[in-house]
Amino acid sequence: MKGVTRDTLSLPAGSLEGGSDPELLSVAFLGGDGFPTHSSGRKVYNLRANMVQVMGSSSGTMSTCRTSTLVSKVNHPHLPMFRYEFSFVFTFIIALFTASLQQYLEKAQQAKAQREEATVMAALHSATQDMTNVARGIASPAILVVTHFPLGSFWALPEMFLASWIWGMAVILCCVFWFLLGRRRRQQGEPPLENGFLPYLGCALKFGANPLEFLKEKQKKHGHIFTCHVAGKYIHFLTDPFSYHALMRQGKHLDWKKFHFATSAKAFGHGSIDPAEGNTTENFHQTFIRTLQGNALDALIEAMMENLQYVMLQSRAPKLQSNTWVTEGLYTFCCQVMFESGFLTLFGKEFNSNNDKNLSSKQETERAHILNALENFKEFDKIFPALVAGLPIHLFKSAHSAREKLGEALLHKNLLKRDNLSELVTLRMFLNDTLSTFDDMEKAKTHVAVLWASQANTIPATFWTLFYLLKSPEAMRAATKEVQSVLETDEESISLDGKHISLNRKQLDNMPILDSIIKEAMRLSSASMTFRVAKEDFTLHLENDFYNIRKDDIVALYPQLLHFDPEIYADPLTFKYNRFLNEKGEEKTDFYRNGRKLKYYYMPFGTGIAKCPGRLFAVHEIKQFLALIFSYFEIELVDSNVKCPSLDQSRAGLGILQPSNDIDFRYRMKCL
Ligand code: HEM
Repeated sequence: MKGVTRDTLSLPAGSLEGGSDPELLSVAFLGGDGFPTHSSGRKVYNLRANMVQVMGSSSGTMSTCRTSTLVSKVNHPHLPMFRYEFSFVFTFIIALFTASLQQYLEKAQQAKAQREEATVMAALHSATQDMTNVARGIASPAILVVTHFPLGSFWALPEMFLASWIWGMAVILCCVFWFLLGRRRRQQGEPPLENGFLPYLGCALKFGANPLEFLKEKQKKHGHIFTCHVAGKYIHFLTDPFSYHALMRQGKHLDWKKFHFATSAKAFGHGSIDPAEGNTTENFHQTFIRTLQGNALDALIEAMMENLQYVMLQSRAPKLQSNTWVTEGLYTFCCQVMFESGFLTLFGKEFNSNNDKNLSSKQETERAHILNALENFKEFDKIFPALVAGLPIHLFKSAHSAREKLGEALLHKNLLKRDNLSELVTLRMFLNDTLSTFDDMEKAKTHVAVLWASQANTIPATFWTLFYLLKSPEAMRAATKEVQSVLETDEESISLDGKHISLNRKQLDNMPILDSIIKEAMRLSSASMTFRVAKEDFTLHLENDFYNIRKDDIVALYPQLLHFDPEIYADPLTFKYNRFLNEKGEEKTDFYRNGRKLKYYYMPFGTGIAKCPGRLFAVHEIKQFLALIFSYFEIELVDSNVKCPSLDQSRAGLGILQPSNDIDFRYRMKCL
């Protein structure tokens, strides 16, 4: 679906899966019993950052080798089979081989330093043993994976040592060929080129490990534009914010849809939504603008206000009784409240009438269904970066099943049983039925894409906003005061007698302090990326230079560079709640670099034609969430000195980053 996936797509290639432990990397080649097996008994698993472990179970030996090349994040508990991922295996082999060589040299050097001939011999002998183990460890899964051929008997032969070396040499030869013939060469007029050392992956692993640091380093080396080879693609990064405008102006040479279409189909599993391919004639971008902005936004805000209060108060009533503190993870809380309310707002409610006698039991069933959908959403979302990087979903069994279940819940026949569907979903159902040739499941999957787009960034953005507020008493005071004053001006009384607070769009628009707080929280946590694909060879004219770009290359912006630029934002890593307010307390729009006013200084929602169509709704939802929290609850961190969690980089390029760990907080109802 056009752009339902972000056009802020990172290519964290090698970033096979996100997860809770940012350090843990796990890659394996599975046999039928769930562990990597081979008749030689080799097993390969558990890669930690910068570390590769190769374990030979039959001999009981284990060698652990350092490598700086394998730095991707793979946190999946179930180790998938990469039988068809030749490129990955190829890289893996090289990494292991490099690692073993490095270890060999280190050991030899150590021994030499001691100047003891005997030790040298012993060290070399032991290192040779290690290399043998490594090489065998490499070759076994490689053969298993690439050929899927039962070569067990071969490995049982004493010649296995020799065979491992033959494999190693073959790999090295391939690398040499690739190095000589397969690498792209920079041509005249093209930006400086970074090919990276790995065939196919290029700089992907380094980029995926920490895009911001990687890009800063390359910017220092090459200047404001350079090309990186990342997972088979050539990406021209523009790092000078004064050039962003030039990129937007040259839209006729650049395509922003193709990439979205392909990625959406890949990640969500529907057929191509590119009208050129004939499955549908829907203009998705128009549908989104029409149903998420303008008059449609008022209805969304109204529904969200009601649903947030239902989820925060009614559905949590058992927890909130007796005025005692409830302790929870802040991310878990934001996730549940925003997902449940957002789901109800877009996809309506299951039950029909408020007078229904069994209303409360129906509400409970409905709630269970939505929480179940949330679990499926989380399971699927975990591997989203891997899908964007191009891995097939079949490698991730539980995520695949989660996506299918989400699809089933959003089948048209099920949606038709729900009340208060949003205009967005109603129109999309109509257009699916009239303009597309999709089957029922494919139609449902286009709704899964909408669900993902509406939640995946909003949840972490809500978390960061509330977290920074809890850490900054000054910001909390200013925000609470602003909300109170808007509610008082409109004589809105806060009570628990079932009458809900209502804040309409106009009231919410009149909250510049909350606006500034949300912007600042997103500036600190957003790592979106804007992509455009070259439709043909053309010359990219920037402010003072021009560069030749080849057809199918990607031109990309990485706004986090801008958001963390100390020239634009003084003390960029510090949360300043009033950073986006001017002296009059209104929205600040003048930001400077090198004394020049910037047009582009804040871009968590992307920019240009493909800018997020849901951005207004997103900011309103977060404001509503905060206004209700301030109105109904007392809230504090369990440990007021808790450190700010780090950003989980596995999602870099895809939007707002999640925290790498949850933070405990407590809340209780105010005595109203
Ligand atoms: C804090 C929350 C959000 C952030 C940071 C965010 C960010 C983004 C970004 C960066 C893009 C890609 C823009 C580009 O290509 O330049 C995007 C696209 C999109 N977003 Fe959001 N978004 C958020 C919330 C929402 C919500 C709440 C909705 C819907 C209810 C939504 C719906 C969409 C859709 C449908 C697209 C694809 C648009 C297209 O390509 O036609 N987003 N979003």
